[in-house]
Amino acid sequence: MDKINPDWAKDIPCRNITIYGYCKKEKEGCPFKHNDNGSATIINDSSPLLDIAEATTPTMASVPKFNAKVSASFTPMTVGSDSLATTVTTTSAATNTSGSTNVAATSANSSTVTQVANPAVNGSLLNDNNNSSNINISVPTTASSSNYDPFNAPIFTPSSTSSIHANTNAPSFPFPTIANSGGMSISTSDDNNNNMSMANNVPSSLPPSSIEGNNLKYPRIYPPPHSLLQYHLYAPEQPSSLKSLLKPNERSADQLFIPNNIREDLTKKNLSILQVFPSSGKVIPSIVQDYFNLVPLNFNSNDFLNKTTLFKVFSNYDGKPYVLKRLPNSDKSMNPNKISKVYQVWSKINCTNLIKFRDIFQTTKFGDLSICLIFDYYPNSLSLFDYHFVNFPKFPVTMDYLWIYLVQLTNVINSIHSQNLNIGNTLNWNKVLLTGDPGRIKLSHCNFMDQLFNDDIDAAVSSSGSAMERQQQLDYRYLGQLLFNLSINIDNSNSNITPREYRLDEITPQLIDDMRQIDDKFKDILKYLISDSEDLKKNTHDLTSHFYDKMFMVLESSQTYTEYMESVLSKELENGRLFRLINKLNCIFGRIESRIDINWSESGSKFPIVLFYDYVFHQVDSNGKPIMDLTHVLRCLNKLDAGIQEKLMLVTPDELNCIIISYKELKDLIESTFRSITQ
Ligand SMILES: Nc1ncnc2c1ncn2[C@@H]1O[C@H](COP(=O)(O)OP(=O)(O)OP(=O)(O)O)[C@@H](O)[C@H]1O
Repeated sequence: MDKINPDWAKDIPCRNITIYGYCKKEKEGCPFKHNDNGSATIINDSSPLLDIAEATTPTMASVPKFNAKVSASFTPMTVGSDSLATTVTTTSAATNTSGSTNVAATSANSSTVTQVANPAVNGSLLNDNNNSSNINISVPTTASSSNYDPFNAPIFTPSSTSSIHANTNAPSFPFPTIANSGGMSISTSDDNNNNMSMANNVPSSLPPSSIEGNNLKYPRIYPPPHSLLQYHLYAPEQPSSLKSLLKPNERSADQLFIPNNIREDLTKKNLSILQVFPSSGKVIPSIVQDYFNLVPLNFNSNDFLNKTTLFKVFSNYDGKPYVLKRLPNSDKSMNPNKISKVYQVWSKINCTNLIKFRDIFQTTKFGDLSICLIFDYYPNSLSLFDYHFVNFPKFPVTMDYLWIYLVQLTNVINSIHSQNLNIGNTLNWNKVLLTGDPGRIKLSHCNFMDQLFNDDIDAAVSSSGSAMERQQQLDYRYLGQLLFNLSINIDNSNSNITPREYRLDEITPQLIDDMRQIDDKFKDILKYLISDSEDLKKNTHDLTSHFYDKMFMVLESSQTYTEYMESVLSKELENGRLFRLINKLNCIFGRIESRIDINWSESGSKFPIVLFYDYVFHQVDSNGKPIMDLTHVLRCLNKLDAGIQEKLMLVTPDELNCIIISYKELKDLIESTFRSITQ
């Protein structure tokens, strides 16, 4: 110590502080600088940081030594707690000549800042560490907490969804207190205390929760918005003015792939399928029978657990998503035979316009004895009511929609009646779901309840004669009511007026005649459906005779749509294959070990791969300007994958050597190289 010149040392941060956070010799006269007061220090070349050994030998200061412990490249940064952002720049003579290392960080406490400050980097070490290029490490200067919080990190928060985060006082997710939940309890220490909401399923204005006072914070969206796919990041379609500039042989990227709207729609559906609810398992069980990952679909009710609830679930049996409909508080004395009878009868019906019923069981997982019904899941499907009158953008009801719905619902009635069953009052605009284009609908639910809670289930499901017939006749009237309600509210689907739902007994032939927005033929059908005359026995044969010509229209539109989708599908057909091929190429190309492998040199056997890679991806024009030609890439890769005999000439960049090789030979070469590295 006595060798140290105090004048020289007083400006140099003490190494003990850097390494241990304190200096035990500070009070005993350690001459180095101790009082940084937490502020970051900007140190330049003139104040090299030395290790103890060097510090004791001032003459060695001119020979700075690289020390991994204090090097910016090796030292993990601790982001300062509340101080303002300060920049620490590290530059050394060596880095000035062969590159530079810049670390921009938020202010850290003195111990962390000083240890990253100014590592003296020896030129030879720099090369040894492959640090000859520029390295910039920047930590967002706005971060003020040592724990990175992805939910609040502005860099990841898309502006379109930031409002979800913005209101920290927004009411949290309204689950009720569960007094009678049979052992279930809501813990205030739920693992997620970030404001989140279910992306697709929760209406924007939720009623205030009765348990808000308990500071319960349920996730309001999952996955969190910053991890949602940002659809706007995809290239929009080119404007037609630019498209017209294309030469006849040229295509824009959007012409080669699936149209944006279909891709976006399918991606959103996938997102809904994969959505999970980060439940602690206390309110919503994590596993129910063979089903797991329960995500509530309709939880805009305060009395969530005492009402019929719908969940999206995954089956442990086949891994597919399903909908679990829970009927709470079922009768403990309910005969299991009754449940299995309902299943046997209803699961037999296969109709494209009826959501398939898959399973039924009883469970106590919700704290009561619930009956659970399992149906196929159709992501992002909306009820007709929501589709035409609630959701934005609203799709106005048109005559085409009315005809297409009539045809499809007649199909459901036909399938169900042919099994000697009836639908019941679930044939309404809330239970008919629109699952896709063009106007594809499915009835989500039939009157299972009546049969489950009916004492004489056998009689109910197999009643022949008048009882079932009456019920079936009523189904036609429910169909008439549904179509009447849609027709009479045609104008409301263009405005903000809440549509009025008419009861069966309110619908009169006069009201039907008064509607100006629908054609006469449709009015006749409505009158036929609504009529409750004892003499008129309705059946599907009779009904369809009123609109058989419209069935051709539906068939036409459905076939046209199928053909269009097939053509879209064929555009994407090669993607998987090409992706695998590009993966293979990238796995073998550019590996570090190949740089010293003689086989990859100009005279080596693998050299054609290097040239082919450049030929496919790194084309340049006669002036050396890079050319991006996607069709060239696709054509070459397709030929390579097919392994055709066509030959191509691969030229070295200096144009002194060329190789003539066929795609077949290239394919074999790539295959064997890939196999050799995967073995
Ligand atoms: N099989 C399904 N696939 C996808 N989504 C569905 C399915 N069934 C229902 N949904 C969605 O859930 C919403 C609510 O459905 P539904 O009206 O049947 O439930 P509910 O409100 O519990 O009914 P209720 O209490 O009247 O029996 C529907 O509008 C639809 O968006």
